[in-house]
Amino acid sequence: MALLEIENLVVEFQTSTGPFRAVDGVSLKVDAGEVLAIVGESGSGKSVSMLAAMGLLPWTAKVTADKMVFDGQNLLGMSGAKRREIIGKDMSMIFQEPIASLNPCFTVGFQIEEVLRIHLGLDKAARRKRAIELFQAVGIPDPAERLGHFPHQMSGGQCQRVMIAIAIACNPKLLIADEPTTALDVTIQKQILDLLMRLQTEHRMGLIMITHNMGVVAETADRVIVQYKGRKMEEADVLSLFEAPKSDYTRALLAALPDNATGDRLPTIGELFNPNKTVEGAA
Ligand SMILES: Nc1ncnc2c1ncn2[C@@H]1O[C@H](COP(=O)(O)OP(=O)(O)OP(=O)(O)O)[C@@H](O)[C@H]1O
Repeated sequence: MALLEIENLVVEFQTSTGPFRAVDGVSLKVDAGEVLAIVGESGSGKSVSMLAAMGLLPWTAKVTADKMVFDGQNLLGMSGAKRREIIGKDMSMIFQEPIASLNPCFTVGFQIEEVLRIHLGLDKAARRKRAIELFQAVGIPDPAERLGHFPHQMSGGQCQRVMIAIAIACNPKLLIADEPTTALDVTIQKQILDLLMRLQTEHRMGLIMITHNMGVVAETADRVIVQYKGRKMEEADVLSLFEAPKSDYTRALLAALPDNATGDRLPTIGELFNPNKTVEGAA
């Protein structure tokens, strides 16, 4: 049984100009211990699909699906209270902007200890001990002292480590990482990716890696879903995707990688992919 299984997910936003379909019939599965990458350019509905699974979209979003099951539990029609027991505990998410994702009014120690209090019911001493262990696990130096810092006192990379510590605090079965390195500088990006992959292996977590970066896909994923304008263009294991991409859009994404540049400048995806042409391999 898959850890997360979604069939025919549709997300429509009510906007001032009428309904806007951000996700259009996406299906996916991820197993325990598996790394699934969802790749596609900005606006392709990667984040919205996963926010729908987490139940974190605003009221303006209408979410429908034929199936949305996590760890044997039907997420469709589940009460808010039941969902909040799962979210942040068994299924958690790391967001693109680490500093903006933390609450500026509370110390990072308070924020991680709240998760431990709410989901695991740990007492004060146990929370503190576990928070220190978690900061150590994600490579934050002087963890006991750092717990007393506010987000603005830490760098972007440190804040992302705090977000990761919060996300893994309850040993989730599934971690969704939404462009976890986008806001960080290049040297820190590699460290954060290595950290995520180490934690994923150690805890045998299912991991959904949302990214627009094919390099990240190649380094991390077992399986890949390529999304474009809210639709799934292709799904394949990582080797097949790079060696024999089936859809024109995937070929365009790969051809736009710096390593594949043949002239003075990189071609844009818009130059390489004509959405009006029939797309092979679409699901
Ligand atoms: N609350 C909202 N109301 C209306 N439209 C929205 C809302 N949230 C997202 N969208 C739209 O849904 C589409 C998909 O957005 P989404 O954030 O999932 O893209 P993405 O593929 O994750 O891209 P990025 O990498 O830039 O985050 C976009 O066109 C976005 O503008």
